[in-house]
Amino acid sequence: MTEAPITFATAVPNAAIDDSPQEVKLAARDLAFHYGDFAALKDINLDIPKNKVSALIGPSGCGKSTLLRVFNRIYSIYPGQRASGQVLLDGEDVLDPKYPLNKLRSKIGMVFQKPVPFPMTIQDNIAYGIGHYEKLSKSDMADRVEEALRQAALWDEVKDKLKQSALGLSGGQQQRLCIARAVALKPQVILFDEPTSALDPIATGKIEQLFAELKQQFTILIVTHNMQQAARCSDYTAFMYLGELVEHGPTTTIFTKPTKQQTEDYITGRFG
Ligand SMILES: Nc1ncnc2c1ncn2[C@@H]1O[C@H](COP(=O)(O)OP(=O)(O)OP(=O)(O)O)[C@@H](O)[C@H]1O
Repeated sequence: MTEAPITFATAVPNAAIDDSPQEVKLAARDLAFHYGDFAALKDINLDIPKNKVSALIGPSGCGKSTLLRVFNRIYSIYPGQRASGQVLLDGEDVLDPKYPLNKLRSKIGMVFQKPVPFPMTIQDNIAYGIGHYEKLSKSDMADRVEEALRQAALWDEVKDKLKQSALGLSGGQQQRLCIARAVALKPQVILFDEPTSALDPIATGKIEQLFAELKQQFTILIVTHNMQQAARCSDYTAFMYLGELVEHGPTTTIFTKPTKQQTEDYITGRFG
């Protein structure tokens, strides 16, 4: 389905303009990234505010997913991929090889485009990850599973079938299960890579509603190719083009008064 281009008049973000200084949770400093010889990210400097929803937008291939993958260092398992510069989480550089990967995984969670539940029960999908980090009694684990499913707005739909396979859930439910799996580990930041692009509009709406609640507890960063989604759900928007960060600011400003011509061209559908 082709989305109608967004216009200044139709951009109605969920937040009023808030230019007040925000506490920075995650930041990129002079960040560059290479796939072999190809420079996919160039000199990125970006502050992600705490307990807000930030959206990364830009045309296909501009580096949105790459930036997300650098934020949690997933790339480091692939030879030939390398980052330079810093990614600061509460001021600590998570790209420093001395920063432990398991600490990073516990602080920054990720939800992918395609929901991939483990081939096990709904309950075990959530308990499995928790078990890697904490030893909980059976009843504490049951409480944690329930809490996570409630946070992902899935509890009411699955409370009577926790012991059934997660593979029997619908696509939208599977994605909320993956969100429950991420929140169950109590991370501080959750990265979402096009989390609704495989879902129908109703399932998409449920996940979009979740962001407003999840940000009370987590810092949220979403990659989306859907500008309406960025306008609806995010407090801050960053526009990327050809591996560079062109403009970043409150979503209302980016969609109504962008300062760069490239941003304006993109959000009005003139390219991309
Ligand atoms: N594994 C890889 N090896 C080489 N180049 C890659 C690899 N992954 C991505 N790229 C290139 O890096 C650039 C950025 O890709 P990336 O997937 O981050 O873009 P994107 O903005 O998320 O795009 P889309 O919206 O289409 O998902 C593109 O030019 C892409 O071809």
